Amino acid sequence: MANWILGVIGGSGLYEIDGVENGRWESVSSPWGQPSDQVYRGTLSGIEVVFLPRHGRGHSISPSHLNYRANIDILKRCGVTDILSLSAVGSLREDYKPGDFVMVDQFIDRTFAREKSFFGQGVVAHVSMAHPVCERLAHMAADAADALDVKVHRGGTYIVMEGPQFSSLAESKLYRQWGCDVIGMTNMPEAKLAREAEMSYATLAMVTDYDCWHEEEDNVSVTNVLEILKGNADLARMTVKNLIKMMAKIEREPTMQGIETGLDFALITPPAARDPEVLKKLDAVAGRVLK
Ligand SMILES: CSC[C@H]1O[C@H](OP(=O)(O)O)[C@H](O)[C@@H]1O
Ligand SMILES: Nc1ncnc2[nH]cnc12
Repeated sequence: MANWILGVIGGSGLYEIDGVENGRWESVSSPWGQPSDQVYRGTLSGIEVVFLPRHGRGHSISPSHLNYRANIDILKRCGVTDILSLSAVGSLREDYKPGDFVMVDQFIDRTFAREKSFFGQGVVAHVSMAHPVCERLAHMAADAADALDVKVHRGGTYIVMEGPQFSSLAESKLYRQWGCDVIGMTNMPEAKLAREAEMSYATLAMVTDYDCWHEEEDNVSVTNVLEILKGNADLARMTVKNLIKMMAKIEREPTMQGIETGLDFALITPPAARDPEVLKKLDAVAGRVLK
């Protein structure tokens, strides 16, 4: 069996995946607190897959209240090597249309009310976020989606807002001026934490609306987001299946980006000064370098 373990974080409208062999919901506990839900684990085409519904199966956790650290920590504990985030986004440009997919390659983090790092007091580390997405995983996922009847845009900057309210018109226009392509509320600090935990991360963003800047289109609402997602959720699930088929054909090698060894250059607190209680919590995400 090829040595990838794919983690899938299902966003709005995506609370389950199908076709998984020996699929079962399992509780995984984390020293970082309560994750969003149990994980659904099993195999697809011989590859292990671990699915986590980001907002919980009943969509009861808002973007600001998600325990991003616990979510990433449990995926690491499950041995996940690569995380594919499936996310609904608003489009900030005319040619990224509702129904289209975007393989995000950059993020702007405008969130302010979330725990963003595993490395706070007691053990400090600074990882590089210059290229926040795993290029290999993003290419593979884009190829997997390309095989389907959906327009796939390769590349896009995703601005992450705090929410839960949608943007004002002035904000939406500002983000367009900044060169942002899509907007959502969840991918940060998720991508930062995946990088700290030395796991590949990529986002398949599903455009559901034109936010509120477009003069001829309705302003975003949950109703129109869900309407588009109803049509797209199956395409997202098929993308996952195609991606897994690709993974099944090749052995996973370490990334050229050095994601699996990112902490080698990041820790600044010397061993003698490290807080033993924090070290215990870091057993999964940083055990490789803190042993
Ligand atoms: C239901 S619309 C707003 C909601 O959808 C997106 O979530 P996700 O990335 O989990 O699909 C967006 O970020 C908001 O949380
Ligand atoms: N316009 C929008 N703003 C923020 N998050 C979203 N998720 C889907 N559409 C969105």
